[in-house]
Amino acid sequence: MKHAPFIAVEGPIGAGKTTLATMLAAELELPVIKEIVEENPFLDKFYQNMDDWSFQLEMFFLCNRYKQLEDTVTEYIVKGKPVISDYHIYKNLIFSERTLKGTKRDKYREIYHVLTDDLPKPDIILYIRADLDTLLARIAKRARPFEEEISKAYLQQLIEDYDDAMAQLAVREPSTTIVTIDGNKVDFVENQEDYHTIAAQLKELMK
Ligand SMILES: Nc1ncnc2c1ncn2[C@@H]1O[C@H](COP(=O)(O)OP(=O)(O)O)[C@@H](O)[C@H]1O
Ligand SMILES: Nc1nc2c(ncn2[C@H]2C[C@H](O)[C@@H](COP(=O)(O)O)O2)c(=O)[nH]1
Repeated sequence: MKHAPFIAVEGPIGAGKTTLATMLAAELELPVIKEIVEENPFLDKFYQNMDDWSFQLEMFFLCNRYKQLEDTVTEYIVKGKPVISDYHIYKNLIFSERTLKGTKRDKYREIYHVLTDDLPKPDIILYIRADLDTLLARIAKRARPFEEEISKAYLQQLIEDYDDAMAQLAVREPSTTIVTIDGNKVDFVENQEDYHTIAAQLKELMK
């Protein structure tokens, strides 16, 4: 790779993004950017009533991620330093296209593009796919009270939305390398060999 890579770990809720990004950052001595979850004042309300709270929630995520991405650019990317993030800013659109409707969706889409179109996109995406049962088990393991409200239908829809989004990104951003990890079979937490295979693949891509 000609320049220091900007790496993102992606996948639906509970796939293991933060876990994998943290493990890789520790091993490769990379700064890690993690999304703001616990401090989000709208998540709890959103899971109780999606129609009422989706716009506030999506805007909160967008503003936070925009700020983090701006900081990532100035602190790392323009200085030629590699960095790993536990999300891709495109995640905003994956969720908002599902949770928003009508004019709010149109307005949000426009704001998203105004804010993000000129910002750097990741060079490498590690995309963790996992099926509904795996995600439900991991969400339960994480035990965030507000996530008890997540419906199976919503989660299943997000799994499909993620697959579609990654396929679209592969076409629209051909300079981005997408590595798909089968999160049902590959267990980078319990199985050292699985983890080392992913780490070795990433090191190779970073050369
Ligand atoms: N491969 C795995 N095997 C077992 N548990 C996992 C695995 N990946 C993640 N976990 C656990 O599942 C939960 C969700 O992982 P997390 O990294 O927070 O997911 P995400 O950031 O994608 O939402 C955490 O409790 C984490 O320890
Ligand atoms: N509606 C949205 N929800 C989002 C978004 N980003 C994250 N989330 C939710 C999903 C989880 O409950 C929690 C943490 O996300 P992880 O993917 O790290 O598990 O926040 C979003 O953009 N819109």
